[in-house]
Order: sequence, then structure tokens, then C-alpha cells
Amino acid sequence: MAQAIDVQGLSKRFGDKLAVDDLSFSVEFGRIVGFLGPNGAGKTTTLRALLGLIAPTGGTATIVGQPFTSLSDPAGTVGAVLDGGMFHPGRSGRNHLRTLARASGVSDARVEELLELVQLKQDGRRRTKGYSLGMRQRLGLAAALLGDPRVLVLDEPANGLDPQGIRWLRDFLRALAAEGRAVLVSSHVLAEVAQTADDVVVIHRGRSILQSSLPELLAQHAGGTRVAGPDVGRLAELLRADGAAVRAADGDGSIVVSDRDGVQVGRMIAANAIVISELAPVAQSLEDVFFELTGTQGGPA
Ligand SMILES: Nc1ncnc2c1ncn2[C@@H]1O[C@H](COP(=O)(O)OP(=O)(O)OP(=O)(O)O)[C@@H](O)[C@H]1O
Repeated sequence: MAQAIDVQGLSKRFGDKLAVDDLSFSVEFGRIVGFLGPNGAGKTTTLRALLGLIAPTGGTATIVGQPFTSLSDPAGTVGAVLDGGMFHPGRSGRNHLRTLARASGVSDARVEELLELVQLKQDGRRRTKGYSLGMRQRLGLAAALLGDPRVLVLDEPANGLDPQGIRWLRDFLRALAAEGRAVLVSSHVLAEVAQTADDVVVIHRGRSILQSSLPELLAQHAGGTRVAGPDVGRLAELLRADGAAVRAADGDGSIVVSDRDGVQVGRMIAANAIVISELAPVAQSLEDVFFELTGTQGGPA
């Protein structure tokens, strides 16, 4: 069976700017893939190409084996939220969904089901201009799910959500994946997808710089070991002589050994009768990994 999403050698040029450069990745059914990169990395451009909103300069982007523009039942195949969804401000949430539903031959009963699912039943009658960002995001998700698609493409769905909203979104996406749907979710904040995604695709300046499962990514970028105490200078010298990567920690006199675990550093300490006051694993956040990979922390690329 075709992959839910398959991007192969995709490129998109805007004038002099190569926004997406020979990008390849795929998403299987039942998986959530975090599509990550700093602002301007090319995420939205990739998603727009995937959804047939712009023509690629080169390569292909297909959904269940077909370019979006060739899908016989687009609404029943893929649901998307780009730009947080677009709403007529004077229309109620329910009417917004009903209008979309009618355009794709979906029943009003399905609209009610979705309002319930995204917890907007109470507010369905209110005009969307009074909706909070979280409510808008949920309305966008409901719209994406109208045709009961097996593939979902979401551009920064956690943007502007509070921690409670992010947790809701995480559980919601997990439930969709557990039903066998494929979910591609972009973000420039790794923490947002850290507990949601199965796999991550990290892009920077239009190019893929890393693709892996989330546990593998975290294991490969474990933070190492921090050591403090009166003899850390000597310890650092010994470790460096042993080929370890040692750096000074943030100005408190301690050192961080990024490629040795606590036992390895402990053996060196014991063998050389070094006095220390502290030895602890460094918990590297996904932000640190992101920084290491892209040299940015979510600012402009
Ligand atoms: N229509 C366009 N015309 C010219 N340049 C564009 C156009 N769309 C995007 N770009 C440029 O392409 C690059 C990638 O933009 P894109 O919006 O895909 O990045 P992104 O990763 O989604 O970032 P963000 O999170 O800020 O939206 C940026 O440098 C952007 O300025």
C-alpha cells in the first residue's frame, strides 16, 4: 500500500530563494511525524506543496500515492489546517463547519459529532470572532476531520496554545494515530511535539538535517555528565587526554563531559583519586538538541 505521505526530492524556489531544497521523507499510517525547523526553514512551503496549493519546482509530494490535485476524494483522503484555519469572523463555529460540510457532501450530523469531539458543542453558536486561539485551533481541526480523512496535515497547530491546550492537542492527535491515521504536524518548538510525535523530520534552510524516531534522537543526543569540585581542572585534563569532549559549564566552575556517562567519568575520578563535590547526568532538552542541530533556538533561520 502507498505511504500516507511521501515527499521525494521536493524543491521549491521563490525567485532567488530556494525555500525547499531536495527534501525527502515519508509518513506511514498510524504514525505522528513532527516536522520541525526554525522559522523560515521551509515547513509551510513543503506543506503547501503537499496540499497542491503551490507547484513544486522539482520532485514530488504525494498523499496515499497521488499528488493532492489528482485525488478523487480530497476531503475523504486528507484534512489540513494551515494558518490556524481561516474563518469568517461573523459566522458561528457551527455554521462555519456546516458550510464546509455541505461543500464536500458531509452531513450536519457529522458536524455535531465533530463539535463534540473538539469540545466546542457549548460554543458552537458563538461567532468565531469571539473565539480564543485554542478554540480556533480546535475548530480548524474539526474542519480538517469533516470528511473523516486518514491523513492529517497540521501547520503549527500548537501555536499560541496554553499548556492545557497543548496537552489536549497531544491526546487528540494520539487518539487519531491510534485509529490508524497518519499525522504530519509542523512546529518550530520541539517541546510541543516531544511527547506527541513518534518520528521527527528536522529541516533547516529547506534541507533535511535529521530524520529519526524520537527515542533514537534523544538517545543520540544524551547530554553527558556534569562534574563539580576542587579538582575538576585536573579531571578535565585527564579526560581530554583520553579523547573526551569536555567543556566548562555555565560559569560555576563545573565541567560538562558530553560524550561520557557517569560511570565512565566515575572510573576516571576513582583511578586518579580526584576529589569532586557533585556528579550528575545532564538532561538535554529537545531545545538543546535543536540548537545543536540548527544553531538556532526557533528564531529566524
Ligand atoms: N510566496 C513566497 N514568496 C517568496 N518567498 C517565500 C514565499 N513563501 C515563503 N518564502 C520564503 O521561503 C522560506 C521558507 O518559508 P516557510 O514559510 O516555508 O518557512 P517555515 O519553516 O514554515 O517558517 P515559519 O514557521 O516562519 O512559517 C522563507 O525564507 C520565506 O521567506
